[in-house]
This record gives sequence, structure tokens and C-alpha cells, in this order.
Amino acid sequence: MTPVARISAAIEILDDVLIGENAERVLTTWARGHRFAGSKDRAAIRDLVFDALRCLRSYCWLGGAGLGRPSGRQVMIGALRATGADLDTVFCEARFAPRPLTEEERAVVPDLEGAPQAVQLDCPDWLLPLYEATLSETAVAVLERMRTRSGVFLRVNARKSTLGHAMEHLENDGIEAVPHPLSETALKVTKGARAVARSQAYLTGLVELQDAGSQAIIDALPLEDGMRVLDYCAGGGGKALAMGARVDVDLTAHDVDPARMQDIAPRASRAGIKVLTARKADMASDYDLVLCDVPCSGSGAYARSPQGKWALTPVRLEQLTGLQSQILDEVAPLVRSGGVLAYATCSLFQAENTAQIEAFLDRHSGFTLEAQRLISPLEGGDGFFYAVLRRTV
Ligand SMILES: C[S@@+](CC[C@H](N)C(=O)[O-])C[C@H]1O[C@@H](n2cnc3c(N)ncnc32)[C@H](O)[C@@H]1O
Repeated sequence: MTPVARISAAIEILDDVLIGENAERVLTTWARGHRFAGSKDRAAIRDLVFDALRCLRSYCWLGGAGLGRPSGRQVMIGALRATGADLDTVFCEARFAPRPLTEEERAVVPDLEGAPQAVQLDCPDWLLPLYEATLSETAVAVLERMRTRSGVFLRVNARKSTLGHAMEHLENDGIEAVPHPLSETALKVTKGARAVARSQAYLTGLVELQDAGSQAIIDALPLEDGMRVLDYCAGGGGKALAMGARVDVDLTAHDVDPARMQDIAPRASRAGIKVLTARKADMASDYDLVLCDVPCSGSGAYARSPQGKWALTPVRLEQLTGLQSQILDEVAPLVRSGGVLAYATCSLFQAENTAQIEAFLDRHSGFTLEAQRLISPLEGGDGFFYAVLRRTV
């Protein structure tokens, strides 16, 4: 596909995404209906769509949509204006190119400097104070950071490899990676990221894809060999596998939606780790450590999953904080006396983090706070929060 044909495709896809369709699903459906598009085309179109979603408000502004509901075309006009590209070489009569600009589109002379701060930072108005409340003077830098792509990080599986050994194996497949300071197990991919899932290092379980901030959470847990550990919100098992790679524990994974755990068995077998999956009725009540990596707004990870930033509403945030406290209350009795309850989110908002922990401690006098930390996206990975609570009675 020509570059302009890719832009036409991105416009078509964005039109569906902007009315609320899931971007990943729209991209998959588009690829099925356009078999001529090769893997490089699909990757380039995906980048155009996700870059646009990261910078949606500023691109809308530059594309002449102002604060109203945008079209995919306006967003791509804004995206190209943001890079200083010559619009007439893209919006032109060439085959498969988007049609030439109308007089009206051409007449728009937008000035991003005159836009409200939330537009410049690509942040919904109501979320800006929530970021500022947690991050104070770093809020602007964090929001600017989330306008750019996330890095690709690997977790080296300590059961099978060391950083150096994994780096050598990755290099055999043309992938370059360097250690990352957020975690002793983290590598940041600097070349060949798209080849990771086909590489021998990945297929033989030397490395897993996992954000460096997620790995830092696992590093902070007081895990010891022989413990009984429960990952209560296991999803695809990313954190369960990271715990199992760090120590030799009796590891159980649970999720309210068991279908989400279907990848755990193949991932565990690749990694050489045993993970049992359990329904609620089958779980014990004397775990040494229970991790709840709860559903959240994802406000620390909008660089990776930008659609969430536009989909979140005050009502949804309230539902999420309600669910988070419900989950904390559900897991509290599963921790043995003297054991640990660990709480994690990929949110930067106080309501989902420190306020949630304070409210839990008010409700449960038998727990004390041992550690809590906000991991900022300025540290290199996505943003996360964790708290480590000890059951005292
Ligand atoms: C942030 S994701 C977990 C990601 C996972 N820990 C990882 O590292 O890959 C949150 C998970 O919590 C699950 N969940 C939601 N409500 C729950 C509940 N009441 N009990 C247990 N799991 C729940 C969701 O299905 C989702 O898979």
C-alpha cells in the first residue's frame, strides 16, 4: 500500500473508533476485509490509528473539529498538521488517496497555543485535576509523556535465563534490548520489537512481554520460597507468572471471568512454572500472600491503551472504585494472620490508590500498611501504584 492509501485506511478505521467501537477490533475486522494489506501495512495503519488516539484532542483542534465530535478525516488532517506535513501531497487525486481538501478544510488556521491546556495535553477536561492532584508539578510532563508511544519491555524469566543470556538469544533473532533500571528483570527493546513474539527467546520462555513498572511491583512484594500465593485478579497471568519466576511458591490464579485465564496454562508451561487456577468456592483462606491487581481506569497506561482515556466517565470511575473496595473486602479474609495483602493498579488517581487504601484500613483494623508507591510514567514504563498491607490479627 502507498503511504496515502494507509492514511485513507486510518481515516476509515478512525471513523468507526470515534463512534465508540473498540480500536483493536476495528483494526482486526479491517485487516480481514483487506487481505492485500501486508503485515507492514497493518502495522503502519495501527500506528497511525493509535498515535491519533493518544493525541486526539490536539489533532481534532488542528484538524478544525474544535471541541465538537470529530471525523476520522479531521483527525488525520490534524495529525499531519502536527508534523508540519504538506497536506496537498496526501489529500490529493492520487489513487487510494483521501480526496483533496475542501475550501472549508483549507481555511482553518488553527493555533494549538491558543487551545485550552487540556487540549494541548490531550486530556479530557475532568481528568486534568485528577492528574494534578496526584502528580502536582509533574502532571504536565506525565501527560506529555502519555502523548507518545510506550516502550516495549521484556521480563527475563529468572528460572530459565539471565539478562545477558536472554539478550544474546534475542540478538540471534535481530532483537536488541537493554537492561532497564525499573526492575532487575526488565529489558527495554531498542530494535526489532515486532519480532519478539516469533523469537526463540520468547517461544522457549526465556522472556515474557511485560511492562517494566509491572515488574517493579512484583520486585516489591515480600515473596519467599514455599509461600502459598494467590493472584486474585489474574487475567492473562502476567503478574502470577512474574511471581512464579521470582520464587518457588505454591501459586494459584483466580479471575471472576475464568475465560480471561485461558492463556495462563500455555504461558506457564513455556516459562517452566506451575500455576493452578481456582474458582472462588475452591480457594483456601490461609494464603501467605494475596495479590489483587484490580480493574482500574488505566490512567497510568494511556500511552499504551489510549482509547481508555476517552471512554472513561465519572460514573465509570465511581463504579471502578466501588469494585476495587469490594475486591479488597473479598480478599481480606483469604490472607492468613501475619500474611500479606498486595494491591495494585495501573492508575495514577488518588481515588483508586491512596484513598482506596486509607478507606480499607479504616474498615479493616487488622491490617497495617507496610509500603506503598506510585510508579510514574516518567520512570520509563507505564504508571502504576501498589500497596503492601500486613494482616496483624
Ligand atoms: C488489571 S486486570 C489483571 C491483569 C493481570 N493481573 C496481569 O498482570 O496480566 C484485572 C482483572 O480483574 C478481573 N476482575 C474483575 N472483577 C473481579 C472480581 N470481583 N474478582 C476477581 N477478579 C476480578 C478482571 O476480569 C481482570 O481480568
